[in-house]
Amino acid sequence: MKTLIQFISEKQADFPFATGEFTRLLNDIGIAAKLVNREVNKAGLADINGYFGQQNVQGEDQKKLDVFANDCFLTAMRHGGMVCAVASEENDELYTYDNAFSQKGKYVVAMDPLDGSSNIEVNVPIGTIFSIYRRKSESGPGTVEDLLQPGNRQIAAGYIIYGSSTMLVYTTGHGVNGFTLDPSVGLFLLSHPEMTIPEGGNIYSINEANYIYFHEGVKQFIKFCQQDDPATLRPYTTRYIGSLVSDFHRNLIRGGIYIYPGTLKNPNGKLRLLYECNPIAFLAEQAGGKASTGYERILDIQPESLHQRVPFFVGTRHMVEKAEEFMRKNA
Ligand SMILES: O=P(O)(O)OC[C@H]1O[C@](O)(COP(=O)(O)O)[C@@H](O)[C@@H]1O
Ligand SMILES: [Mg+2]
Ligand SMILES: [Mg+2]
Repeated sequence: MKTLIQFISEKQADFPFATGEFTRLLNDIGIAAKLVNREVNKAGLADINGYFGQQNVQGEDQKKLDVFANDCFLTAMRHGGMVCAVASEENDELYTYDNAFSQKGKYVVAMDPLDGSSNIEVNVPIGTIFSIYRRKSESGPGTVEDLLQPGNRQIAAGYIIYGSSTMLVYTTGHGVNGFTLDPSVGLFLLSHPEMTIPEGGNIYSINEANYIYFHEGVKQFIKFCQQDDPATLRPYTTRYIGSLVSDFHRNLIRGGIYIYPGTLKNPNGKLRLLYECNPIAFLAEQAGGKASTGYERILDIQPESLHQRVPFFVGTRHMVEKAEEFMRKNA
């Protein structure tokens, strides 16, 4: 089986001006993922469950594992020297490196170090999400402008899922590939080449507890999913894990749609454009699926701030298009 680094080195041929720096960056991300994986696996034993005692810019109480994961990725990318700035869910401001080595780095990263934090203590799969861009600024510490690029400028995106097995799934705009961590050798091995979202999906994934605040278009799409019509695999079934990475990963393999809509209470929904929606949208499109706000393509949105939220509809193409149809009809 091919290792992650063997695979990337091989794919480097796809990029005429490749210098190996991107390979090193993905390797740095892989190293941090293994460290986080080790803590996640023994979460019940190590003093890593529970709250850290601080709030992040979103007003969420940070979990110890949120902070641990954040430190792991920031440190691994510092040592690698390929990255000059990071936008992280766990840092209010842009994180820049003060060492000259990193300031020469030509990449910037947006990341959700620990996704699905509400599931940490209950042993439900959680993840890490990352999105990589080339910097726009010349040199020195990276800038906010370097991060506020539309998602269609991403050069790579991916996630790590810490579940029954630990996987790293990523794209560089040449399809989607998945690697499973073999703990006995500590290597990510190519286990899911050229992943595509099945067209015949029949899963819808949304937190229906918010139903009364849903937009009429969302309510009508849910009704559509629940109608009896075997010819179109309906009624669909519903699954909601409450970790974006896990809900998306399931739909990537089985087919389906995940929705975190804007509501009457939160018109922009909950999920963050830079380090949740853009990377997952890039993967979805590269796997033959679709991602939108219900109206607009996620990857074409011009970001305005590091932690901005957007409504998110992602998954099997025809299911997202059907949901968009209901949104437009009820706009
Ligand atoms: O509990 P809710 O409102 O359904 O929200 C669940 C969503 O929130 C998230 O946990 C937000 O991500 P974080 O855990 O990284 O803050 C998503 O993973 C998940 O899909
Ligand atoms: Mg998240
Ligand atoms: Mg998070």
